[in-house]
Amino acid sequence: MSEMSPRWTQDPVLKVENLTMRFGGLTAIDSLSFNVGRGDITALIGPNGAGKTTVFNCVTGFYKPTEGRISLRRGRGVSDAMVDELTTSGNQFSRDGERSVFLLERMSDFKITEVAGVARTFQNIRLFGGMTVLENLLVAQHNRLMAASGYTIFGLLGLPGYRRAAEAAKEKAIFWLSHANLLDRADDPAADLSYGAQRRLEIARAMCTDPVLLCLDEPAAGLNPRESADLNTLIKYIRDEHGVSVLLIEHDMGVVMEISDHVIVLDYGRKISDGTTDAVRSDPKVIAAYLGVDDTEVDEVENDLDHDVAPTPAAPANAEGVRP
Ligand SMILES: Nc1ncnc2c1ncn2[C@@H]1O[C@H](COP(=O)(O)OP(=O)(O)OP(=O)(O)O)[C@@H](O)[C@H]1O
Repeated sequence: MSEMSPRWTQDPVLKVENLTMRFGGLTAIDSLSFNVGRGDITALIGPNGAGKTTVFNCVTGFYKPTEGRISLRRGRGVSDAMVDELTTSGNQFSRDGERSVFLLERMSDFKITEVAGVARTFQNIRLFGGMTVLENLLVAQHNRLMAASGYTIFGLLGLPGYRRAAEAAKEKAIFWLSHANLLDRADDPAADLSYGAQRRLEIARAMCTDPVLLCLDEPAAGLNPRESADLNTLIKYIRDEHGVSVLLIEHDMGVVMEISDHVIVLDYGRKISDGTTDAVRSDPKVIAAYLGVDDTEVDEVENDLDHDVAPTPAAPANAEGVRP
């Protein structure tokens, strides 16, 4: 990727503009703007309470933003003019041949998943624990199956379209089970899986909805190093072989620095850094935020870094990734 024209400026799949989210008197997100490049793994990082989950909740329709525009752009080369036209039209989405734009702040969470193609996982795993691993993946495709049935009993019983859709749903479930390394656990209750396996199952379930953008909320939380390595392999596979763009919140800096193409850093609801992993990990503002020092002390931190860390600028700002 050329340093001069990163994908996130050239061809964003998601553009968040001037996003503000207030809860009563608390401004959790303050006029935040950032892009997610098509086909990139983008990490949203920042200390606890920085606003990462709130951003996710706005993008996926769990919260209605107080202000701001969130455009999802399917197909290469969607112009800002097309997004502006949609904004003034008052509609939720528009299509121009292969290209379409969705204004997510105008859509329900259900439509954001089903129509715009944004899938997510949660900080606290939300699987159907009593259902088998396979059933969890079939349930994820329920809406598509019902549409294929024409929402009628005759459709369910006899329409060839429904039979084909049911077959395709099974194939897709098995495909993602095998790529999540869970095929041998297909018939076990989801609750019996290890924590790491449950995280991979959540991702497999999200992939069964054929997203263009996959949002992962702390996918590496609580994983051991082996599980974390398996997770990295799965996320990179999704980007490399399926061209799906990934937006993730993650505290584990090992994971962030290994798999991300682009990192956005939040602190107190504002963006303090935005760039490649190399640019962000040597940014004094990021180091200061993670160390919990005052803005006025950034120069001091920078000076310290010049003395202490300059010989190895590639060292992560905080290898453990968790604010002290
Ligand atoms: N529904 C809500 N009502 C009131 N305040 C909220 C709500 N959701 C989030 N907040 C507040 O917004 C701020 C940002 O919270 P958020 O959970 O987005 O941060 P975060 O960066 O995801 O933190 P963490 O890393 O701890 O998960 C916090 O001060 C939080 O208390």
